[in-house]
Amino acid sequence: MTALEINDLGYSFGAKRALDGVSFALRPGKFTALLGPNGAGKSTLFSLLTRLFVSREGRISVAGHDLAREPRAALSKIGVVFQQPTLDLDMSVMRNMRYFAALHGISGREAQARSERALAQLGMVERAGEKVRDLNGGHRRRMEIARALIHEPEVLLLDEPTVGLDFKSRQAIVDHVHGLAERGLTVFWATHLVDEIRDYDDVVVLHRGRVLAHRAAAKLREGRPLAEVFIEMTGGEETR
Ligand SMILES: Nc1ncnc2c1ncn2[C@@H]1O[C@H](COP(=O)(O)OP(=O)(O)OP(=O)(O)O)[C@@H](O)[C@H]1O
Repeated sequence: MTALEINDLGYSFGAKRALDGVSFALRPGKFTALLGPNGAGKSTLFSLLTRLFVSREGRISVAGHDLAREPRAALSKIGVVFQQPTLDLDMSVMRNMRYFAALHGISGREAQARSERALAQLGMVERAGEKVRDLNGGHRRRMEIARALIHEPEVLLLDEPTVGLDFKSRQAIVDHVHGLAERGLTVFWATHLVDEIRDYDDVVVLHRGRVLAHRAAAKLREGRPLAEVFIEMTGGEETR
């Protein structure tokens, strides 16, 4: 069973075709990058995967659950980190975690244990008592990723999670999330930054709402810089 499977998915904003005939399946326990220039349709796809938008065209299945027919079962298997941060700045890291655990019906010792486990996976345990407001941007992002793991999902979706961060913070997050995939989590990471992608990652190239390629990064670039191949495939333009 694949962790996430998308079949013939389409979506339009009025006359604007944002996604068209999108089909692919993620390999379990892999870091898959969704690589596309601005306007390619990455956020639209994430909105459909998280049911912020609903489409009548095509099918999405998460861990064997059809998202349209069994939304609760399917969504319970997904962890999401949106592009825009959604943290309560005046709560401590641990309180944020436990609050989010409660939203998933997890409380008491179980909430504490899961929070500690998730924070440990992102190297954030020693920050547990700090107010989110006092954290730098990179640590806030790591906290959000930890929070998205609290219900132990099978698939972690991240929509351009390193936007606005400096190089070092970006690298730390990229390293941590690759580590999660190495421990068996299926990761789907939207980006337009090729330096976040490693040769052994899978890549889905999205352009003008269509999938242009889906293969291992090493195979996609065939010895050339990935940036060069990406620009060649997409024309290097934004598509808004
Ligand atoms: N609410 C909307 N109304 C009309 N068109 C929209 C709307 N949202 C997105 N679009 C269009 O749909 C297409 C896909 O946009 P989307 O935001 O999904 O791309 P993206 O790959 O996520 O880009 P970015 O990297 O800038 O977030 C673009 O052409 C965009 O202009």
